[in-house]
Amino acid sequence: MDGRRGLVTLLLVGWGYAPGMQTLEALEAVHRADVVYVESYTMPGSDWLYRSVAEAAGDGRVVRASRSDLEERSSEIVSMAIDRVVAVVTAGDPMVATTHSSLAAEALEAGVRVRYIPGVSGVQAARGATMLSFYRFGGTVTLPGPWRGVTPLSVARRIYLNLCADLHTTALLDVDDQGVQLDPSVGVRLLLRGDEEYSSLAGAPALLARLPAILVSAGVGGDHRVLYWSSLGELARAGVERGVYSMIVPARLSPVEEWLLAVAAGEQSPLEFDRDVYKIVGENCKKGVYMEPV
Ligand SMILES: C[S@@+](CC[C@H](N)C(=O)[O-])C[C@H]1O[C@@H](n2cnc3c(N)ncnc32)[C@H](O)[C@@H]1O
Repeated sequence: MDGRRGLVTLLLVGWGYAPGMQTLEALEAVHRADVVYVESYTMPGSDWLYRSVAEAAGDGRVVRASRSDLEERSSEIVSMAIDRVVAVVTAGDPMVATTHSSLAAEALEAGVRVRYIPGVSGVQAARGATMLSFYRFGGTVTLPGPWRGVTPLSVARRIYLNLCADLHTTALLDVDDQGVQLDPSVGVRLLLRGDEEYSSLAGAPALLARLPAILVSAGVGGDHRVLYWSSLGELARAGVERGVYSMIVPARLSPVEEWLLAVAAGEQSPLEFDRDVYKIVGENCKKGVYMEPV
């Protein structure tokens, strides 16, 4: 084996989801690297990122990287890491809801050592801000934007499957090529269309519009925004203030969760919602309605 192999390094660095959330490890990685790529395309509203990294690096080693730099031309970055320390910096955590594991796989295959430096994840902070039980989150989905030209049948099914396991669903919201996040109400309207199509194929009534919905935007200094609607149908019709959101479709909430969620949302009373819908979904789960992929 080449003597340098195993020493050369690709660093996948998490820069946190907001300024001020950088770990000492992340700062040290950026100082140590010969070249620093900064990608903003996986995180909406991350215009601050490039400047923050450039200020920390303090010289001209910082380069902006587009999606095609990291996905289509990834071999150029991997080749560079054969004789230099290359850092790829991401807002939030680089391994949460990104495609950077494929860059890591390509580097490992080329004999380049990969180091993962975790960052403060916006997705995890969003879940935390709702105060719902960490153990009750099931598979995560992304609500696609209309620009993808797809109707999200599999997202609807995943929400039902999570409900069958009595688990909450975290739905991330798509980001377009300009780094703009999908409007939550538009995403939910498309989801409900996906539910109509999916449910008719599964031979069951479409029920997602009756489930409650929580929108959450994790902020800084404990200033998180938690908003809830008694139904996804209502959220589809609502206008939502700008922000970077994730959506949570809760399974049946425990009394403690109902109370904590109300506190997190700054509301006087717990979320009102249609409790019967959980019963109907539960009966469908027992009949195996959601088992067949469509
Ligand atoms: C493609 S994912 C990348 C996540 C990132 N790697 C991380 O660790 O947070 C981007 C999505 O995560 C969610 N997200 C990121 N930051 C958030 C925040 N501060 N509050 C709520 N949701 C957030 C949003 O749904 C956003 O569209």
